[in-house]
Amino acid sequence: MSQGSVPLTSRPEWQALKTHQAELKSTHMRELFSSDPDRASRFFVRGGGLSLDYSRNRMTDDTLAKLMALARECGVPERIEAMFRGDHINVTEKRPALHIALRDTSGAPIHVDGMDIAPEVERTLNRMEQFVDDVLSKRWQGHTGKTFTDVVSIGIGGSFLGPKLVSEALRPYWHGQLKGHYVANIDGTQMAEILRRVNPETTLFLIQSKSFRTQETLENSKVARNWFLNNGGSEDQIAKHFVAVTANTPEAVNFGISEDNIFPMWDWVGGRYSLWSAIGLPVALTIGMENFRALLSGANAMDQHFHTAPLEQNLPVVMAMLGLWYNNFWGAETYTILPYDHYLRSLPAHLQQLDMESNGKSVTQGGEPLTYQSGPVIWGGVGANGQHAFHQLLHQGTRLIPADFIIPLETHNPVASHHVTLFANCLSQSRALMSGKTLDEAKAELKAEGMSDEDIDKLAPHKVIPGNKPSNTLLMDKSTPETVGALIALYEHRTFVQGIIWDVDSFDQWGVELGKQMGKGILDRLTGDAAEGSEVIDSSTASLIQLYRSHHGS
Ligand SMILES: O=P(O)(O)OC[C@H]1O[C@](O)(CO)[C@@H](O)[C@@H]1O
Repeated sequence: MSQGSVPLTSRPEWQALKTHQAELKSTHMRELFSSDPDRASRFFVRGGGLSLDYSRNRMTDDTLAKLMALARECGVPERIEAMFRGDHINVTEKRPALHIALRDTSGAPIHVDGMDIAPEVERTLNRMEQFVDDVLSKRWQGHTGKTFTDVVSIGIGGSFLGPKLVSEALRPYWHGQLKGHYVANIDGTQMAEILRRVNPETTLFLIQSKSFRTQETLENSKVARNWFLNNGGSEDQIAKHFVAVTANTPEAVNFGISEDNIFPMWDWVGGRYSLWSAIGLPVALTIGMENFRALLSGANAMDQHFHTAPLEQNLPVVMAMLGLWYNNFWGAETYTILPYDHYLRSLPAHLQQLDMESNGKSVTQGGEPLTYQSGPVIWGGVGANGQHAFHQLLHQGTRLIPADFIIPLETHNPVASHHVTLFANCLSQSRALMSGKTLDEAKAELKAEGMSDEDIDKLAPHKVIPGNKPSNTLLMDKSTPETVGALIALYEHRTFVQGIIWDVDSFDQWGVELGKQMGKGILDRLTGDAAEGSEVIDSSTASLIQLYRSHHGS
C-alpha cells in the first residue's frame, strides 16, 4: 500500500463512515430539509467562477466532517501538493501529470525532473497564436492561394473528445471564418461524410495524436492525405494543408508532415487531459487565440481554488467525496451528468473518458487487488431531453444513481421564455428526485381528481416516487471560455481526488492496450494475411471471422 499499512476499508475513518451510513439509511432527505432550514446555504460552495448547491445529498454536517477526515487520512492535501510540484504521480509510467502547467500563464517555474517547463509551454502557446493568426489573417493559405474555410481535426479519445466538447460549448465565440470538423472513428462513413462537404483547396487537416501510433488516427490521416493528393494536391503542397500535434515527432515526419508543422506534446500530459495543449488547436482556430487563452485562464482559476481552498470549501474535493460516498457506502454503480445547456451536450462523453479511463482500475498503486469499488460508470445526457427518456429510471427505478445537474444562469440565446422554462425544468427535476411523492400524496391527488377508492388503491402505488435521490446542482453565470475551462478542470480534479482515496493510478490506461494488441492479429485473419502458425484464438472469434470472410467471398 502506498498510503500506510492499514487497508483502506479497515481505517477508522472508513469504518466511521460505514457506521454513519447505517444510521443515516432510514432518514429521508425530506426530513433533513425540514429539520434544517439553513441546509441549502450551508451546503453551498463557490470556486473558480462556479457555484455548487450540494444540499440535496444524503448527508449532514457530520457526514461532511467524516468524508473530509477520510480525505485527510488518505493524504489528499499532500497529493494535491505533489501534483502541483510535478512529482511522478503517474507511478506506473514514472511521470508527473502536469496538465495544470498548461494553463498556468503566471510564468512561475514548474519543474519536471529538475527542468522548468513553463518557458516551453509559453513558447508553444505563442506558436499556436502565430499559426492561428497566420491562418485567420490569410498569410497561410491553401496551395492554390485560397483562404482556408474548413479545418478537419483527426484524432481519437483525448485527442478528440475534449476539443470537440469545447468547440461546441463555445459556439457563440466562433468567428465564422473557419468551420471545424472532427473525425475520430475507424468507420469510413465518418471520414467520407466530411470529405464530401469540404474543398481540398481550402481545407486544413490537423493530425492530433500524442503517440502518433493510434491506428484509427493514422488510417484516417492516410485517407485524408490520399484524398488531398487525388484532388489536385501534390506531395510538396502537403505542408500547406497538414499540421500535426504530437509527442512523437519522428513518426509524424515519417508520415510526411514537415517538421515546421509539428506542434509538441509532452509525456507529462495525459491524453484525456490534453485539450489545454496544442491539441486544442482546432478550438483556437475556430474561436481565436484570445478566447482560447480565456479558456486556459478559467481552468487556471479552478486550479488555484483546488490548490488553496480548505478541503471543506474545495469544490472538486467536495464533489469527489460525495461521489465516493455513494460509490463505496451506498452501492451506487453509476453516476449521471445532466447538463441543461445545448452547448454542453458533449460533456457526458468527455467526462466518461476522463473518469472511466482514469479510475477504471482494479489494483492499488502498489499493485495489490482492490477490495472495494473504484470508479463508477459515467453516463448522462442533456436536459430537458433526458426527462422524456431516461429520467423515469432515475425517479422510480430500483437503482441509486447520483446526478450532477449543470446549468448556466444566463443563456446566449434568449429565445422566447425558453431559458427560464429550462431552468424551471432543471430545478423541478432535482427537487422531484429529492422529495418524491408518498403513497398518501398520490392517493390524495387521485381523490382530488374524482377517482373511485377502488381505482385509487390500484393506481396509487404506481404513482409513488420514493425520492431521497441525491443530486448536485452546478451553476455558472453563462457558458463562457472561462466558465467552460473551470468546469472541465473541476471534473479533472474531482477524478484525481477519488483516485487518491482509492489509491489507484489515475493517469495510466493499461486496460485499453490489450484490445489494441489483439486488433492487429484479428485484422490479419480477416484480410487473410495471418502468418502460418499464428496464435490459436477462441472459437467465438474464429467463427465470427469466418462469417465475415465468407460474406466477402474469401
Ligand atoms: O493521442 P493518441 O496517442 O493518438 O491517443 C488517443 C487516445 O488513446 C488512448 O490511449 C486510449 O486508447 C487515450 O488515452 C488517448 O486519449
